[in-house]
Amino acid sequence: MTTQTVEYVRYRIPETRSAEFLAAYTRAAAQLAAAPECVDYELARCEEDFEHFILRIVWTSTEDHLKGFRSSELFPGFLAEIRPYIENIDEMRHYKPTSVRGPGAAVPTLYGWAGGDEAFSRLTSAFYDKVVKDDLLSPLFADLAPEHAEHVAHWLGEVFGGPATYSRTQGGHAHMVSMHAGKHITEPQRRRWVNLIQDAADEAGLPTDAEFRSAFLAYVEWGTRLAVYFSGPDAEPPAEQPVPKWSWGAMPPYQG
Ligand code: HEM
Repeated sequence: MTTQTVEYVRYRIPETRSAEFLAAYTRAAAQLAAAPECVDYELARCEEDFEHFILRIVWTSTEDHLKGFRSSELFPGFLAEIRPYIENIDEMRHYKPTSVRGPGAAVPTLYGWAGGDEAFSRLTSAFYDKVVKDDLLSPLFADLAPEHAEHVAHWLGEVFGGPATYSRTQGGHAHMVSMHAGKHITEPQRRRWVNLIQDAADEAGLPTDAEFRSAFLAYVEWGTRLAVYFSGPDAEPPAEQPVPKWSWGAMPPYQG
């Protein structure tokens, strides 16, 4: 379970003081932005009742907030800004996030953007057609099972936000990673894998927009580097972890 904690501070600020309150918090936010104990923060104002504000701060842990930030050299500057409003606080407490959390559907998944199961099947089928003819990769895949391409399509679909077909039918992250054990994948082989899957993405008609392709490639870089590590002699056995979920990263989908 995460050690992160969410602090909520609820304020009731008379309308006449709201402008100076917001200005004070704008200055105080500089101390939060500089604090290594602070993950992120947001001050929201109630739409139905303008006098209500809620400050939400995610801290790396409650202890980091109380013992770290409050003893740090940033705290006096923060406190000086917000001290005039302490008497307006209705609630100030830490909350532990539960497992009930997740994204909504406002932003499409990479899986959906790519075209779903059919797109990933086209991708891996084009990819392994190339792999078996490739001078560097074909020796690794000499005993390629006919269902391999489909399994990798299910894996990729799940990583990019589609149904959990790989986990349900094959196993979780540890199972997938263990398929690379002892293969001694070299850096030139990894690079070739990266190049061929991009060629296959073109051939299979996956979207070519900058946002999709940069997120796709980010996962491919990450995944292939893990495959190299877990195929090598120094690999620790993989821990049982959930299948990674890849999202858009810094650039959300362009919906013009
Ligand atoms: C993002 C990167 C990668 C992904 C998502 C991936 C995915 C997978 C999956 C899902 C399997 C298991 C298939 C099954 O359950 O039947 C597998 C096996 C395998 N992968 Fe990867 N892989 C990646 C990188 C690599 C790289 C870089 C290489 C080599 C250059 C490689 C070589 C292999 C081999 C040789 C197997 C075993 C095939 C067999 O004998 O059935 N993989 N991979």
